Amino acid sequence: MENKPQILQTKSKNTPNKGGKLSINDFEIGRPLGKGKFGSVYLARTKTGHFHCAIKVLFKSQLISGGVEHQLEREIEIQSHLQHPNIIRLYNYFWDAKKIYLILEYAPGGEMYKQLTTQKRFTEAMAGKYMYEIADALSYCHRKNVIHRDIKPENLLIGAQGELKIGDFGWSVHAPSNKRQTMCGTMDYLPPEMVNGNSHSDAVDLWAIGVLCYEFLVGKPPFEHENQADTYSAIKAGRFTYPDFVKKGARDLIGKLLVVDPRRRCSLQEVKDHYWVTSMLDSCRRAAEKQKAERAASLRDH
Ligand SMILES: Nc1ncnc2c1ncn2[C@@H]1O[C@H](COP(=O)(O)OP(=O)(O)OP(=O)(O)O)[C@@H](O)[C@H]1O
Repeated sequence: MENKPQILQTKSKNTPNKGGKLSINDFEIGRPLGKGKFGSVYLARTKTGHFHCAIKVLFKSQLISGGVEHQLEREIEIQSHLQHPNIIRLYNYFWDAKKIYLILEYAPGGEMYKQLTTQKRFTEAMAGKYMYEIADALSYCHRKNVIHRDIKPENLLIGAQGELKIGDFGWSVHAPSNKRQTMCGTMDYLPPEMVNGNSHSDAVDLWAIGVLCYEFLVGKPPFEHENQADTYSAIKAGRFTYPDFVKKGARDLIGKLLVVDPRRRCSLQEVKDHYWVTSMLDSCRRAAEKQKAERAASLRDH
């Protein structure tokens, strides 16, 4: 891990408690960043090197009473082995008698969900760029046989350059057999095969990013209904409509992801190569270059 202080290095055998080297005393704790079900997250920096990170503090008693110790163990095991620009790094972890501390990459842009709520919906250019980033991150995960299974705006953060970061691996699994039958995830993002209780594969993440793309552009998910039964039947039939303002290119991509038969969904590589995604990515890049040039010009003029 270039540029990062020794203290944040993730060893392949990550057992900091045994070495007794890392503790909360190695960090200066800053403002709270947010609160989850099982603890809180704080901005922090290392005392040596002043490296910024986020510390998630989880209470063992709450994890045990919530019955999620194994889920956390799996989340740590999976996330500590993932290194991708669109996935929050888990640098290290340690614990004391009462608490578990996760040392995470800090995402200065905060929660994707909040951004979406504030802006109501994203521009086509932003949505297309985010689609490229999430497809790239998920194809990295799938190559490592990790299925995320819970992609939704609440589990995404925004990095320093405005890039999407997957921030939560609570429901992810290693998929050596490529088929699992657990029912998990949020209802609006559940694929038909999980609603039907069938086995599922990494194609569940393809369905989820189809739902995500729709929500980015429209401001609400495609299968949202007053009651659960209507949502389920719409998901099973793959039945949804678009508001008029959703353009052809985006409809084409969403239509290739929200396909009831998981084997017929387009691949993550096809998402990255899709004509709408590449043209939106281009327009984001051009806008960023223009902004950079304007900033440079205004500095020159002063
Ligand atoms: N790496 C990070 N960088 C910046 N902010 C973060 C980071 N991780 C978490 N946060 C903030 O802290 C909040 C709480 O995070 P946490 O992961 O504990 O809970 P959650 O996933 O939002 O909720 P739950 O516990 O219900 O799953 C997040 O909503 C986010 O605002």
